[in-house]
Amino acid sequence: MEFPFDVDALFPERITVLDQHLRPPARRPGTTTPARVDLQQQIMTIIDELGKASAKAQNLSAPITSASRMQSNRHVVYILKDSSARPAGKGAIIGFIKVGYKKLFVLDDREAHNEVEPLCILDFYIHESVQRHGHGRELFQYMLQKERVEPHQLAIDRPSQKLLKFLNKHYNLETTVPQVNNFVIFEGFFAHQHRPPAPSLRATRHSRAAAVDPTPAAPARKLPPKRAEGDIKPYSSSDREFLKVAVEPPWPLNRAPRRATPPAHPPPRSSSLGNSPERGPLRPFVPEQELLRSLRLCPPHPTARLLLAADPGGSPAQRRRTSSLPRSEESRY
Ligand SMILES: CC(=O)SCCNC(=O)CCNC(=O)[C@H](O)C(C)(C)COP(=O)(O)OP(=O)(O)OC[C@H]1O[C@@H](n2cnc3c(N)ncnc32)[C@H](O)[C@@H]1OP(=O)(O)O
Repeated sequence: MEFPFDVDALFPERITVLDQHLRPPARRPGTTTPARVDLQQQIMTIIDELGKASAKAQNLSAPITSASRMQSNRHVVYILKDSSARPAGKGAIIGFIKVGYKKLFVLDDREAHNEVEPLCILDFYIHESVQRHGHGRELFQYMLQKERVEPHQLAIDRPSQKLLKFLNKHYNLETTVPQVNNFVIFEGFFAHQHRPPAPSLRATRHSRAAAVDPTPAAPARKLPPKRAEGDIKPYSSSDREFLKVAVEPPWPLNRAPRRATPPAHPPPRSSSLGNSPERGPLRPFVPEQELLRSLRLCPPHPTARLLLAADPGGSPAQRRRTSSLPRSEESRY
């Protein structure tokens, strides 16, 4: 990925680490130093372009990585440059990985809820022209060392199939612990965790939720002391949440009823990867017909009653206004 400015001079090291301040790294001695504000503008351009390319590669409707999102979050981005390719002496960018700590509520293999704050893989992209050349591994490995985490301690925000294969190949991560949110965690995540006593068979989901373990080993960060259950929001926000058009209620209101038999057309899923959520179209959480039925059951407001009396079917224009997205986009959510 090339830019109209000197990427090689901007990023002296092969891998550059940037936080929310997007501070330009110190330049090599002897290189001319443009105004700091210009350098930061160049960094912002690189992050914006990488974010757009990553979104395109993942078929997302909007980038989840941008300079402005970096500035408003405590995320860290690792950028890999290719100094060997110096078209017109300017260097090129190969890709990036974005990570950040997030407070999550994750289920362990006994379906008990755990409040944890693991390092999460939020976005990861290697330019199409050099994928499968080992650059992803180089970047990932560097990030693991810098962040001092083991691969099984990570939570991954809606991994793509390519990323799942990557994790399987390079880090032997295969068996996932099923979750109700968009994050994927792997076997071993809870490995050194202090386990609460097994809940009795009669324990309800409600009482199991109270068995939040305050001292998980996976997160590198210390968690606050155990809170009363009422203080805990039982959902975990993904960085990709803003891509949804519908406002989904928090867990457990968004849970689909458990099926005794598999649905007629289960979503495509790799059998070796368990039941973890998969990147793919986010589906509406209430079937349209069900929503319409429940709306019909609501007693109409007096003004609405007047309008309904005047136009019982509602005008086509009104009906159209309920959906402003093109069909293709609409079907992804
Ligand atoms: C939380 C998230 O960020 S999810 C989004 C992840 N990003 C994407 O899906 C964007 C598109 N893909 C990419 O940018 C890259 O393929 C990455 C970042 C997933 C991996 O980077 P790469 O430099 O290609 O990885 P690297 O060369 O180190 O490892 C290659 C391995 O990754 C996996 N992989 C990479 N590309 C593919 C692919 N097209 N199909 C299947 N597996 C793939 C395979 O396991 C591959 O090994 P193989 O070639 O022996 O089959």
